[in-house]
Amino acid sequence: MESSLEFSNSLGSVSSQSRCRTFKVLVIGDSGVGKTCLTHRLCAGQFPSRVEATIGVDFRERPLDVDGEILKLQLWDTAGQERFRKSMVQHYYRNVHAVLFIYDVTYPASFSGLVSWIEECRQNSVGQKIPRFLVGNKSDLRDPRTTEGQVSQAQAMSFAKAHGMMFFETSAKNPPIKRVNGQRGDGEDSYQLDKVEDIVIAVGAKLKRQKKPLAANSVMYSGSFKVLSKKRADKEQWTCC
Ligand SMILES: Nc1nc2c(ncn2[C@@H]2O[C@H](COP(=O)(O)OP(=O)(O)OP(=O)(O)O)[C@@H](O)[C@H]2O)c(=O)[nH]1
Repeated sequence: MESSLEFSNSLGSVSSQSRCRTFKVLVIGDSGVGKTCLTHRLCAGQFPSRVEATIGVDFRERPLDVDGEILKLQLWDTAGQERFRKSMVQHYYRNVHAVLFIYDVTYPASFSGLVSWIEECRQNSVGQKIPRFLVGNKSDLRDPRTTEGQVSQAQAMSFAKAHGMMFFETSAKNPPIKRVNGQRGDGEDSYQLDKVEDIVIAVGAKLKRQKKPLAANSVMYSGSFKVLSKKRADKEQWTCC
């Protein structure tokens, strides 16, 4: 048996109506950059009222309709603090389908710290073929009067380009809103779209093109998550949604 860890999580139960592809999306970055808040926003559409430092990993799930196919994004919100990661690290990286690298736009050290997260990926065999996304969080805290003590978008864009990442800047707390022209059923000629949603859509679009169906040794159960032995997991390639 390769491993048989069981973690608790806060997800609701998974109904067994239909089967869909599940993708493991790892969320990494320094402690305090907002990984937990962002994954909350991505999955529940809300900024959590209270958060504590993540210990080990938390799981959140986001179903997504991409061109008529329902994909399930399984977001692994990992601890940024070294002392809360320790022996778990190899499990984070196993069978990852996409990685979100998060930094705080008002804390340049968290941007500089990205190189060590990239290195950790490399050490855990997460190659360039795995889609990577760079997300600058806490844009609501940007001070428009100065550039000091902040990570500029130009800087981040050039970093993203150099590392083959797609770049987003947003706020888990007050996400910027963009106006989209178009017709809705209710007759409005324009509507507002949460920019955080763009991240989910971009991840989903990238993953839908992947041939490999899902994380080979991870299966979501009601209220718990198991890292199974490779042998058993190969038989369980599809989950229900
Ligand atoms: N203003 C603002 N505050 C945020 C935002 N996102 C997170 N925060 C705050 O930043 C702090 C840290 O957020 P977390 O989501 O716990 O950070 P984390 O990266 O998960 O931290 P670890 O679990 O230690 O790795 C909390 O006080 C949040 O309320 C944001 O977009 N804007």
